[in-house]
Amino acid sequence: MASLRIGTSALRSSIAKPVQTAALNGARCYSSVKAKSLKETFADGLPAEIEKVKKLRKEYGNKVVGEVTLDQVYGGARGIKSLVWEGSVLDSEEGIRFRGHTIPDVQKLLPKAPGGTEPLPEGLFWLLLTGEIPSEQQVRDLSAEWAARSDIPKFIEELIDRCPSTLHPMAQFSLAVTALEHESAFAKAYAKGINKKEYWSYTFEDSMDLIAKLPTIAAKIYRNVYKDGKVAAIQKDKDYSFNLANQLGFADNKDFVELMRLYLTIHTDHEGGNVSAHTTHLVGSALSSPMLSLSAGLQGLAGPLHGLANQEVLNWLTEMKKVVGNDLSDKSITDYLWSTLNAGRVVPGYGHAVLRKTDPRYVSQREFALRMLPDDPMFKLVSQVYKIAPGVLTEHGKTKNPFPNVDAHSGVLLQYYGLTEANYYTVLFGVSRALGVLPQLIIDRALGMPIERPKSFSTEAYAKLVGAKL
Ligand SMILES: CC(=O)SCCNC(=O)CCNC(=O)[C@H](O)C(C)(C)COP(=O)(O)OP(=O)(O)OC[C@H]1O[C@@H](n2cnc3c(N)ncnc32)[C@H](O)[C@@H]1OP(=O)(O)O
Ligand SMILES: O=C([O-])CC(=O)C(=O)O
Repeated sequence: MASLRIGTSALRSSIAKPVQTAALNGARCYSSVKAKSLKETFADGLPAEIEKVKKLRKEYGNKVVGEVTLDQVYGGARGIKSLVWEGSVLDSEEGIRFRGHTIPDVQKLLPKAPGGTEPLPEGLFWLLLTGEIPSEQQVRDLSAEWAARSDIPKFIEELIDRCPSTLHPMAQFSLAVTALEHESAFAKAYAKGINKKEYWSYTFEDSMDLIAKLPTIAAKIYRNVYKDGKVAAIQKDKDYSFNLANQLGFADNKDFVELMRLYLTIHTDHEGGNVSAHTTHLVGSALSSPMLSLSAGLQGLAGPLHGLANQEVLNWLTEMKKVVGNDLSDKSITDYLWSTLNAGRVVPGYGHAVLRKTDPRYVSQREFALRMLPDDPMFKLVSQVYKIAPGVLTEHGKTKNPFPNVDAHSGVLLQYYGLTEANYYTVLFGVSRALGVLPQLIIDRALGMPIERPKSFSTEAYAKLVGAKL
Protein backbone atom coordinates (compact mmCIF):
# COMPACT_ATOMS: atom_id res chain seq x y z
CA MET A 1 0.00 0.00 0.00
CA ALA A 2 2.94 2.35 0.72
CA SER A 3 4.03 2.21 -2.92
CA LEU A 4 0.49 3.14 -3.92
CA ARG A 5 0.59 6.26 -1.79
CA ILE A 6 3.85 7.31 -3.42
CA GLY A 7 2.22 6.55 -6.76
CA THR A 8 -0.78 8.73 -6.04
CA SER A 9 1.17 11.75 -4.85
CA ALA A 10 3.62 11.49 -7.72
CA LEU A 11 0.69 11.23 -10.10
CA ARG A 12 -0.75 14.38 -8.58
CA SER A 13 2.48 16.34 -8.73
CA SER A 14 2.97 15.24 -12.31
CA ILE A 15 -0.14 17.00 -13.52
CA ALA A 16 1.65 20.31 -13.84
CA LYS A 17 3.73 18.73 -16.61
CA PRO A 18 2.55 18.13 -20.16
CA VAL A 19 -0.33 15.68 -20.43
CA GLN A 20 1.53 12.78 -21.97
CA THR A 21 4.32 12.99 -19.38
CA ALA A 22 1.78 13.15 -16.59
CA ALA A 23 0.09 10.00 -17.78
CA LEU A 24 3.37 8.17 -18.21
CA ASN A 25 4.62 9.30 -14.81
CA GLY A 26 1.44 7.94 -13.32
CA ALA A 27 1.99 4.63 -15.06
CA ARG A 28 5.66 4.45 -14.05
CA CYS A 29 4.76 4.90 -10.40
CA TYR A 30 2.49 1.86 -10.64
CA SER A 31 5.07 -0.13 -12.60
CA SER A 32 5.36 -2.75 -9.86
CA VAL A 33 1.71 -3.60 -10.61
CA LYS A 34 2.30 -3.73 -14.41
CA ALA A 35 -1.27 -3.22 -15.66
CA LYS A 36 -1.79 -0.09 -17.75
CA SER A 37 -3.34 2.65 -15.61
CA LEU A 38 -6.66 4.28 -16.39
CA LYS A 39 -5.07 7.65 -17.10
CA GLU A 40 -2.54 6.09 -19.41
CA THR A 41 -5.24 4.09 -21.22
CA PHE A 42 -7.31 7.23 -21.73
CA ALA A 43 -4.31 9.31 -22.83
CA ASP A 44 -3.26 6.64 -25.33
CA GLY A 45 -6.69 6.58 -26.95
CA LEU A 46 -7.14 10.33 -27.00
CA PRO A 47 -5.35 11.36 -30.24
CA ALA A 48 -7.49 8.92 -32.23
CA GLU A 49 -10.68 10.19 -30.55
CA ILE A 50 -9.79 13.81 -31.29
CA GLU A 51 -9.02 12.88 -34.89
CA LYS A 52 -12.29 10.96 -35.26
CA VAL A 53 -14.40 13.92 -34.15
CA LYS A 54 -12.36 16.35 -36.27
CA LYS A 55 -12.82 14.20 -39.38
CA LEU A 56 -16.54 13.68 -38.75
CA ARG A 57 -17.11 17.40 -38.35
CA LYS A 58 -14.94 18.32 -41.33
CA GLU A 59 -16.71 15.90 -43.68
CA TYR A 60 -20.26 16.00 -42.32
CA GLY A 61 -20.38 19.17 -40.23
CA ASN A 62 -23.15 20.78 -42.27
CA LYS A 63 -25.45 17.71 -42.43
CA VAL A 64 -28.88 18.13 -40.83
CA VAL A 65 -29.42 15.77 -37.85
CA GLY A 66 -33.02 16.67 -37.07
CA GLU A 67 -35.71 19.29 -37.08
CA VAL A 68 -37.38 20.94 -34.10
CA THR A 69 -41.08 21.56 -33.68
CA LEU A 70 -42.68 24.20 -31.51
CA ASP A 71 -44.15 21.44 -29.33
CA GLN A 72 -40.66 20.13 -28.59
CA VAL A 73 -39.54 23.61 -27.59
CA TYR A 74 -42.40 23.86 -25.07
CA GLY A 75 -42.19 20.14 -24.21
CA GLY A 76 -38.94 19.97 -22.27
CA ALA A 77 -36.76 19.62 -25.40
CA ARG A 78 -37.91 15.98 -25.66
CA GLY A 79 -36.16 14.21 -28.53
CA ILE A 80 -34.13 17.21 -29.71
CA LYS A 81 -30.66 15.98 -30.66
CA SER A 82 -28.24 18.56 -29.33
CA LEU A 83 -25.84 16.83 -26.94
CA VAL A 84 -22.79 14.60 -27.32
CA TRP A 85 -22.45 11.80 -24.74
CA GLU A 86 -19.94 9.03 -25.33
CA GLY A 87 -20.49 6.68 -22.39
CA SER A 88 -24.01 5.46 -23.07
CA VAL A 89 -26.92 5.64 -25.49
CA LEU A 90 -30.54 4.99 -24.49
CA ASP A 91 -32.93 3.13 -26.77
CA SER A 92 -36.59 3.71 -25.96
CA GLU A 93 -37.45 0.00 -26.30
CA GLU A 94 -34.26 -1.74 -25.26
CA GLY A 95 -32.98 0.59 -22.54
CA ILE A 96 -29.43 1.65 -21.79
CA ARG A 97 -26.24 0.44 -23.43
CA PHE A 98 -22.93 1.41 -21.83
CA ARG A 99 -20.44 1.81 -24.69
CA GLY A 100 -22.60 -0.61 -26.64
CA HIS A 101 -23.04 -3.11 -23.78
CA THR A 102 -26.42 -3.92 -22.21
CA ILE A 103 -26.80 -4.43 -18.45
CA PRO A 104 -26.73 -8.26 -18.79
CA ASP A 105 -23.55 -7.82 -20.90
CA VAL A 106 -21.76 -5.79 -18.24
CA GLN A 107 -22.95 -8.18 -15.55
CA LYS A 108 -21.17 -10.89 -17.50
CA LEU A 109 -18.11 -9.01 -18.78
CA LEU A 110 -16.95 -6.73 -15.97
CA PRO A 111 -14.60 -8.01 -13.24
CA LYS A 112 -16.17 -9.07 -9.93
CA ALA A 113 -14.83 -9.03 -6.38
CA PRO A 114 -13.20 -12.31 -5.28
CA GLY A 115 -16.14 -14.65 -4.66
CA GLY A 116 -18.60 -11.98 -5.82
CA THR A 117 -21.40 -12.28 -8.37
CA GLU A 118 -22.14 -8.69 -9.39
CA PRO A 119 -19.92 -6.40 -11.50
CA LEU A 120 -17.70 -3.86 -9.76
CA PRO A 121 -18.65 -0.23 -10.57
CA GLU A 122 -14.94 0.52 -10.91
CA GLY A 123 -15.08 -1.51 -14.12
CA LEU A 124 -18.03 0.44 -15.43
CA PHE A 125 -16.24 3.74 -14.77
CA TRP A 126 -13.29 2.41 -16.77
CA LEU A 127 -15.58 1.30 -19.59
CA LEU A 128 -17.43 4.63 -19.72
CA LEU A 129 -14.20 6.64 -19.87
CA THR A 130 -12.18 4.52 -22.28
CA GLY A 131 -14.67 2.32 -24.15
CA GLU A 132 -12.66 -0.73 -23.07
CA ILE A 133 -13.51 -3.59 -20.71
CA PRO A 134 -10.77 -3.44 -18.06
CA SER A 135 -8.80 -6.43 -16.86
CA GLU A 136 -9.27 -7.73 -13.35
CA GLN A 137 -5.91 -6.23 -12.35
CA GLN A 138 -6.86 -2.83 -13.73
CA VAL A 139 -10.05 -2.87 -11.68
CA ARG A 140 -8.20 -3.95 -8.52
CA ASP A 141 -5.72 -1.08 -9.11
CA LEU A 142 -8.58 1.38 -9.51
CA SER A 143 -10.19 0.20 -6.25
CA ALA A 144 -6.82 0.70 -4.53
CA GLU A 145 -6.32 4.13 -6.08
CA TRP A 146 -9.76 5.34 -4.98
CA ALA A 147 -9.16 3.97 -1.49
CA ALA A 148 -5.78 5.77 -1.40
CA ARG A 149 -7.41 9.10 -2.34
CA SER A 150 -10.38 8.77 0.04
CA ASP A 151 -9.43 11.04 2.97
CA ILE A 152 -11.79 13.99 3.33
CA PRO A 153 -10.63 17.36 4.68
CA LYS A 154 -11.50 18.02 8.32
CA PHE A 155 -13.56 21.09 7.42
CA ILE A 156 -15.85 18.96 5.23
CA GLU A 157 -16.51 16.64 8.15
CA GLU A 158 -17.23 19.65 10.36
CA LEU A 159 -19.49 21.15 7.69
CA ILE A 160 -21.58 17.98 7.64
CA ASP A 161 -21.58 17.83 11.44
CA ARG A 162 -23.03 21.36 11.55
CA CYS A 163 -25.98 20.48 9.32
CA PRO A 164 -29.22 19.99 11.24
CA SER A 165 -30.47 16.41 10.92
CA THR A 166 -33.64 17.92 9.43
CA LEU A 167 -31.69 19.18 6.38
CA HIS A 168 -32.40 16.70 3.58
CA PRO A 169 -29.48 14.31 2.98
CA MET A 170 -29.26 15.40 -0.67
CA ALA A 171 -28.87 19.05 0.36
CA GLN A 172 -26.08 18.00 2.76
CA PHE A 173 -24.48 15.89 0.02
CA SER A 174 -24.39 18.62 -2.61
CA LEU A 175 -23.22 21.12 0.03
CA ALA A 176 -20.25 18.89 0.92
CA VAL A 177 -19.41 18.25 -2.76
CA THR A 178 -19.54 22.02 -3.43
CA ALA A 179 -17.15 22.61 -0.53
CA LEU A 180 -14.67 20.11 -2.01
CA GLU A 181 -14.02 22.90 -4.51
CA HIS A 182 -11.38 23.87 -1.97
CA GLU A 183 -9.39 20.81 -3.14
CA SER A 184 -9.86 21.31 -6.90
CA ALA A 185 -6.59 20.91 -8.80
CA PHE A 186 -8.35 22.16 -11.94
CA ALA A 187 -9.51 25.42 -10.32
CA LYS A 188 -6.05 26.06 -8.84
CA ALA A 189 -4.26 25.31 -12.11
CA TYR A 190 -6.70 27.44 -14.10
CA ALA A 191 -6.14 30.36 -11.72
CA LYS A 192 -2.40 30.05 -12.33
CA GLY A 193 -2.93 29.84 -16.10
CA ILE A 194 -2.62 26.54 -17.98
CA ASN A 195 -2.69 25.43 -21.57
CA LYS A 196 -6.13 24.22 -22.77
CA LYS A 197 -4.54 20.91 -23.71
CA GLU A 198 -3.92 20.19 -20.03
CA TYR A 199 -7.52 20.73 -18.88
CA TRP A 200 -8.50 17.09 -19.11
CA SER A 201 -5.57 15.93 -16.99
CA TYR A 202 -6.62 18.15 -14.06
CA THR A 203 -10.26 17.25 -14.62
CA PHE A 204 -9.26 13.58 -14.43
CA GLU A 205 -7.38 14.14 -11.15
CA ASP A 206 -10.28 16.06 -9.61
CA SER A 207 -12.78 13.42 -10.75
CA MET A 208 -10.72 10.62 -9.25
CA ASP A 209 -10.36 12.51 -5.95
CA LEU A 210 -14.02 13.39 -5.90
CA ILE A 211 -15.23 9.85 -6.54
CA ALA A 212 -12.79 8.52 -3.95
CA LYS A 213 -14.17 10.85 -1.26
CA LEU A 214 -17.89 10.31 -1.93
CA PRO A 215 -18.38 7.13 0.17
CA THR A 216 -16.98 8.78 3.30
CA ILE A 217 -19.09 11.90 2.73
CA ALA A 218 -22.22 9.85 1.98
CA ALA A 219 -21.67 7.61 5.01
CA LYS A 220 -20.99 10.59 7.29
CA ILE A 221 -24.36 12.06 6.32
CA TYR A 222 -26.13 8.73 6.93
CA ARG A 223 -24.42 8.04 10.24
CA ASN A 224 -25.04 11.63 11.47
CA VAL A 225 -28.71 11.77 10.53
CA TYR A 226 -29.77 8.23 11.45
CA LYS A 227 -27.07 6.61 13.62
CA ASP A 228 -24.25 7.54 16.03
CA GLY A 229 -22.25 9.81 13.70
CA LYS A 230 -19.26 7.44 13.65
CA VAL A 231 -17.90 6.33 10.27
CA ALA A 232 -15.55 3.38 9.79
CA ALA A 233 -12.20 4.02 8.10
CA ILE A 234 -11.79 3.09 4.45
CA GLN A 235 -10.19 -0.36 4.08
CA LYS A 236 -7.45 0.18 1.53
CA ASP A 237 -7.48 -3.38 0.23
CA LYS A 238 -11.23 -3.48 -0.40
CA ASP A 239 -13.36 -2.38 -3.35
CA TYR A 240 -15.41 0.80 -3.54
CA SER A 241 -18.81 -0.79 -2.87
CA PHE A 242 -17.56 -2.82 0.07
CA ASN A 243 -16.18 0.35 1.62
CA LEU A 244 -19.41 2.28 1.11
CA ALA A 245 -21.45 -0.60 2.58
CA ASN A 246 -19.01 -0.87 5.48
CA GLN A 247 -19.03 2.86 6.20
CA LEU A 248 -22.83 2.90 6.16
CA GLY A 249 -22.71 0.01 8.66
CA PHE A 250 -24.02 -2.89 6.55
CA ALA A 251 -20.94 -4.75 5.29
CA ASP A 252 -21.41 -7.66 7.68
CA ASN A 253 -24.06 -8.84 5.22
CA LYS A 254 -22.25 -9.98 2.06
CA ASP A 255 -25.51 -9.93 0.09
CA PHE A 256 -25.91 -6.23 0.85
CA VAL A 257 -22.35 -5.65 -0.40
CA GLU A 258 -23.27 -7.46 -3.63
CA LEU A 259 -26.39 -5.32 -3.88
CA MET A 260 -24.23 -2.19 -3.54
CA ARG A 261 -22.01 -3.43 -6.40
CA LEU A 262 -25.04 -3.94 -8.64
CA TYR A 263 -26.72 -0.72 -7.51
CA LEU A 264 -23.63 1.45 -8.03
CA THR A 265 -23.09 -0.11 -11.48
CA ILE A 266 -26.59 0.30 -12.91
CA HIS A 267 -27.33 3.82 -11.61
CA THR A 268 -24.20 5.40 -13.15
CA ASP A 269 -25.17 6.63 -16.57
CA HIS A 270 -28.30 7.14 -18.66
CA GLU A 271 -26.98 9.09 -21.67
CA GLY A 272 -26.59 12.85 -21.59
CA GLY A 273 -30.06 14.40 -21.58
CA ASN A 274 -31.28 13.42 -18.12
CA VAL A 275 -31.31 16.28 -15.61
CA SER A 276 -28.27 15.24 -13.53
CA ALA A 277 -26.05 14.41 -16.51
CA HIS A 278 -27.08 17.41 -18.54
CA THR A 279 -26.66 19.77 -15.59
CA THR A 280 -23.19 18.43 -14.78
CA HIS A 281 -22.19 18.86 -18.41
CA LEU A 282 -23.76 22.32 -18.70
CA VAL A 283 -22.11 23.71 -15.57
CA GLY A 284 -18.83 22.06 -16.55
CA SER A 285 -19.00 23.72 -19.96
CA ALA A 286 -18.30 27.05 -18.25
CA LEU A 287 -15.08 25.40 -16.97
CA SER A 288 -16.47 25.21 -13.45
CA SER A 289 -14.54 22.46 -11.64
CA PRO A 290 -15.73 18.84 -11.46
CA MET A 291 -16.72 19.55 -7.84
CA LEU A 292 -19.05 22.44 -8.72
CA SER A 293 -20.33 20.64 -11.82
CA LEU A 294 -21.19 17.42 -9.98
CA SER A 295 -22.75 19.36 -7.12
CA ALA A 296 -25.09 21.06 -9.60
CA GLY A 297 -25.94 17.68 -11.13
CA LEU A 298 -26.71 16.25 -7.70
CA GLN A 299 -29.09 19.11 -7.04
CA GLY A 300 -30.99 18.11 -10.16
CA LEU A 301 -30.93 14.46 -9.12
CA ALA A 302 -32.61 15.56 -5.87
CA GLY A 303 -35.84 16.46 -7.70
CA PRO A 304 -38.84 14.11 -7.24
CA LEU A 305 -39.37 13.64 -10.99
CA HIS A 306 -35.73 12.49 -11.30
CA GLY A 307 -33.56 10.63 -8.75
CA LEU A 308 -35.62 11.49 -5.69
CA ALA A 309 -38.38 9.31 -7.15
CA ASN A 310 -36.68 6.33 -5.47
CA GLN A 311 -37.42 7.94 -2.09
CA GLU A 312 -40.95 8.75 -3.21
CA VAL A 313 -41.53 5.15 -4.28
CA LEU A 314 -40.67 3.62 -0.92
CA ASN A 315 -42.69 6.22 0.97
CA TRP A 316 -45.63 5.64 -1.39
CA LEU A 317 -45.40 1.85 -1.04
CA THR A 318 -45.22 2.17 2.75
CA GLU A 319 -48.38 4.31 2.73
CA MET A 320 -50.07 1.82 0.40
CA LYS A 321 -49.17 -1.05 2.71
CA LYS A 322 -50.81 0.76 5.62
CA VAL A 323 -54.02 1.04 3.59
CA VAL A 324 -54.15 -2.38 1.88
CA GLY A 325 -52.52 -4.42 4.66
CA ASN A 326 -52.24 -8.03 3.52
CA ASP A 327 -54.85 -7.59 0.80
CA LEU A 328 -52.69 -7.53 -2.33
CA SER A 329 -55.63 -8.44 -4.58
CA ASP A 330 -55.80 -6.88 -8.04
CA LYS A 331 -58.79 -4.79 -6.92
CA SER A 332 -57.10 -3.45 -3.83
CA ILE A 333 -53.96 -2.35 -5.74
CA THR A 334 -56.02 -0.96 -8.62
CA ASP A 335 -58.06 1.15 -6.18
CA TYR A 336 -54.92 2.50 -4.52
CA LEU A 337 -53.38 3.43 -7.87
CA TRP A 338 -56.54 5.28 -8.86
CA SER A 339 -56.62 7.11 -5.53
CA THR A 340 -53.09 8.39 -6.26
CA LEU A 341 -53.98 9.43 -9.81
CA ASN A 342 -57.32 10.97 -8.80
CA ALA A 343 -55.49 13.08 -6.22
CA GLY A 344 -53.60 14.64 -9.14
CA ARG A 345 -50.33 12.95 -8.17
CA VAL A 346 -47.93 10.91 -10.27
CA VAL A 347 -47.34 7.22 -9.60
CA PRO A 348 -43.69 7.37 -8.53
CA GLY A 349 -41.30 5.00 -10.30
CA TYR A 350 -43.50 4.73 -13.37
CA GLY A 351 -43.15 6.55 -16.69
CA HIS A 352 -40.05 7.86 -18.40
CA ALA A 353 -39.05 10.70 -20.70
CA VAL A 354 -37.41 8.33 -23.19
CA LEU A 355 -38.11 4.68 -22.28
CA ARG A 356 -41.26 3.05 -23.60
CA LYS A 357 -40.73 -0.41 -22.05
CA THR A 358 -39.82 -1.74 -18.60
CA ASP A 359 -36.44 -0.27 -17.64
CA PRO A 360 -33.73 -2.98 -17.79
CA ARG A 361 -32.36 -1.49 -14.56
CA TYR A 362 -35.72 -2.42 -12.98
CA VAL A 363 -35.41 -5.90 -14.47
CA SER A 364 -31.91 -6.48 -13.07
CA GLN A 365 -33.07 -5.41 -9.60
CA ARG A 366 -36.15 -7.62 -9.87
CA GLU A 367 -33.94 -10.56 -10.77
CA PHE A 368 -31.78 -9.83 -7.72
CA ALA A 369 -34.90 -9.72 -5.53
CA LEU A 370 -36.27 -12.96 -6.98
CA ARG A 371 -33.00 -14.65 -6.01
CA MET A 372 -32.43 -13.00 -2.62
CA LEU A 373 -35.75 -11.91 -1.13
CA PRO A 374 -38.61 -13.68 -2.95
CA ASP A 375 -40.81 -13.76 0.16
CA ASP A 376 -40.28 -10.21 1.41
CA PRO A 377 -43.74 -8.62 1.83
CA MET A 378 -42.63 -5.31 0.31
CA PHE A 379 -41.13 -7.10 -2.71
CA LYS A 380 -44.45 -8.92 -3.12
CA LEU A 381 -46.20 -5.54 -3.09
CA VAL A 382 -43.74 -4.19 -5.71
CA SER A 383 -44.42 -7.24 -7.90
CA GLN A 384 -48.15 -6.80 -7.63
CA VAL A 385 -47.88 -3.08 -8.51
CA TYR A 386 -45.78 -4.15 -11.54
CA LYS A 387 -48.63 -6.41 -12.62
CA ILE A 388 -51.40 -3.82 -12.15
CA ALA A 389 -49.94 -0.33 -12.71
CA PRO A 390 -49.24 -0.51 -16.47
CA GLY A 391 -52.93 -1.27 -17.13
CA VAL A 392 -54.18 1.47 -14.82
CA LEU A 393 -51.77 4.04 -16.25
CA THR A 394 -52.79 3.05 -19.78
CA GLU A 395 -56.46 3.48 -18.86
CA HIS A 396 -55.63 6.82 -17.21
CA GLY A 397 -54.34 7.75 -20.64
CA LYS A 398 -51.78 10.42 -19.91
CA THR A 399 -48.33 8.88 -19.53
CA LYS A 400 -46.53 7.88 -22.72
CA ASN A 401 -44.85 5.01 -20.83
CA PRO A 402 -46.91 3.02 -18.32
CA PHE A 403 -43.97 0.81 -17.30
CA PRO A 404 -41.64 1.01 -14.28
CA ASN A 405 -38.27 2.79 -14.24
CA VAL A 406 -35.19 2.11 -12.09
CA ASP A 407 -36.62 3.94 -9.08
CA ALA A 408 -39.63 1.63 -8.77
CA HIS A 409 -37.43 -1.10 -7.34
CA SER A 410 -34.29 0.14 -5.61
CA GLY A 411 -35.79 1.15 -2.25
CA VAL A 412 -37.41 -2.21 -1.65
CA LEU A 413 -34.03 -3.93 -1.92
CA LEU A 414 -32.37 -1.45 0.45
CA GLN A 415 -35.12 -1.69 3.08
CA TYR A 416 -34.89 -5.48 3.07
CA TYR A 417 -31.30 -5.25 4.33
CA GLY A 418 -32.21 -2.72 7.03
CA LEU A 419 -31.43 0.50 5.18
CA THR A 420 -34.96 1.73 5.71
CA GLU A 421 -34.47 5.51 5.68
CA ALA A 422 -35.99 6.39 2.31
CA ASN A 423 -35.03 10.07 2.49
CA TYR A 424 -31.40 8.96 2.28
CA TYR A 425 -31.71 6.81 -0.85
CA THR A 426 -30.96 9.49 -3.43
CA VAL A 427 -27.51 10.00 -1.88
CA LEU A 428 -26.63 6.45 -2.95
CA PHE A 429 -28.00 7.22 -6.42
CA GLY A 430 -25.77 10.32 -6.44
CA VAL A 431 -22.63 8.35 -5.56
CA SER A 432 -23.32 6.10 -8.52
CA ARG A 433 -24.27 8.95 -10.88
CA ALA A 434 -20.88 10.59 -10.20
CA LEU A 435 -19.27 7.53 -11.82
CA GLY A 436 -21.35 8.17 -14.95
CA VAL A 437 -21.20 11.93 -15.40
CA LEU A 438 -17.54 12.53 -14.53
CA PRO A 439 -16.11 10.40 -17.38
CA GLN A 440 -18.00 12.62 -19.82
CA LEU A 441 -16.68 15.75 -18.12
CA ILE A 442 -13.12 14.45 -18.64
CA ILE A 443 -13.97 13.67 -22.28
CA ASP A 444 -15.54 17.14 -22.70
CA ARG A 445 -12.28 18.76 -21.56
CA ALA A 446 -10.16 16.40 -23.66
CA LEU A 447 -12.18 17.15 -26.81
CA GLY A 448 -12.25 20.88 -26.05
CA MET A 449 -16.05 21.03 -25.97
CA PRO A 450 -17.31 24.63 -25.93
CA ILE A 451 -19.46 26.47 -23.43
CA GLU A 452 -23.09 25.39 -23.89
CA ARG A 453 -25.44 28.14 -24.95
CA PRO A 454 -28.62 27.19 -26.86
CA LYS A 455 -30.96 29.85 -28.25
CA SER A 456 -34.13 30.94 -26.49
CA PHE A 457 -37.04 33.03 -27.71
CA SER A 458 -40.05 34.63 -26.04
CA THR A 459 -43.53 33.29 -26.89
CA GLU A 460 -44.06 36.40 -29.02
CA ALA A 461 -40.85 35.72 -30.92
CA TYR A 462 -41.81 32.07 -31.51
CA ALA A 463 -45.25 33.13 -32.71
CA LYS A 464 -43.58 35.40 -35.23
CA LEU A 465 -41.21 32.60 -36.24
CA VAL A 466 -44.06 30.16 -37.03
CA GLY A 467 -46.24 32.87 -38.59
CA ALA A 468 -48.88 32.87 -35.83
CA LYS A 469 -50.94 35.87 -34.78
CA LEU A 470 -51.49 35.99 -30.98
C1 LIG B 1 -33.94 8.15 -12.57
C2 LIG B 1 -35.10 8.80 -13.16
O1 LIG B 1 -35.12 9.98 -13.25
S1 LIG B 1 -36.35 7.84 -13.74
C3 LIG B 1 -37.81 8.87 -13.57
C4 LIG B 1 -38.19 8.99 -12.14
N1 LIG B 1 -39.43 9.77 -11.95
C5 LIG B 1 -40.60 9.19 -11.62
O2 LIG B 1 -40.70 7.97 -11.50
C6 LIG B 1 -41.76 10.12 -11.37
C7 LIG B 1 -43.03 9.62 -12.04
N2 LIG B 1 -42.93 9.78 -13.48
C8 LIG B 1 -43.07 10.99 -14.08
O3 LIG B 1 -43.41 12.01 -13.47
C9 LIG B 1 -42.83 11.09 -15.58
O4 LIG B 1 -43.14 9.85 -16.19
C10 LIG B 1 -41.40 11.49 -15.93
C11 LIG B 1 -41.02 12.80 -15.23
C12 LIG B 1 -40.42 10.41 -15.53
C13 LIG B 1 -41.30 11.71 -17.44
O5 LIG B 1 -42.05 12.85 -17.77
P1 LIG B 1 -42.59 13.08 -19.25
O6 LIG B 1 -41.57 12.73 -20.26
O7 LIG B 1 -43.12 14.46 -19.28
O8 LIG B 1 -43.76 11.99 -19.32
P2 LIG B 1 -45.00 11.93 -20.31
O9 LIG B 1 -44.72 12.62 -21.60
O10 LIG B 1 -45.43 10.52 -20.36
O11 LIG B 1 -46.10 12.81 -19.52
C14 LIG B 1 -47.37 13.05 -20.06
C15 LIG B 1 -48.35 13.23 -18.93
O12 LIG B 1 -48.42 11.99 -18.20
C16 LIG B 1 -48.18 12.23 -16.85
N3 LIG B 1 -47.44 11.12 -16.27
C17 LIG B 1 -46.23 10.65 -16.65
N4 LIG B 1 -45.84 9.68 -15.81
C18 LIG B 1 -46.82 9.54 -14.88
C19 LIG B 1 -46.97 8.73 -13.75
N5 LIG B 1 -46.03 7.88 -13.35
N6 LIG B 1 -48.10 8.86 -13.01
C20 LIG B 1 -49.04 9.73 -13.39
N7 LIG B 1 -48.95 10.55 -14.45
C21 LIG B 1 -47.84 10.45 -15.19
C22 LIG B 1 -47.30 13.48 -16.83
O13 LIG B 1 -47.31 14.10 -15.54
C23 LIG B 1 -47.94 14.29 -17.92
O14 LIG B 1 -49.12 14.87 -17.38
P3 LIG B 1 -49.57 16.37 -17.81
O15 LIG B 1 -49.92 16.27 -19.25
O16 LIG B 1 -50.72 16.65 -16.91
O17 LIG B 1 -48.39 17.27 -17.58
O1 LIG C 1 -32.96 9.22 -18.43
C1 LIG C 1 -33.66 9.96 -17.71
O2 LIG C 1 -34.24 10.99 -18.13
C2 LIG C 1 -33.85 9.66 -16.28
C3 LIG C 1 -33.17 8.41 -15.84
O3 LIG C 1 -33.69 7.32 -15.94
C4 LIG C 1 -31.81 8.54 -15.32
O4 LIG C 1 -31.24 9.64 -15.38
O5 LIG C 1 -31.25 7.54 -14.84
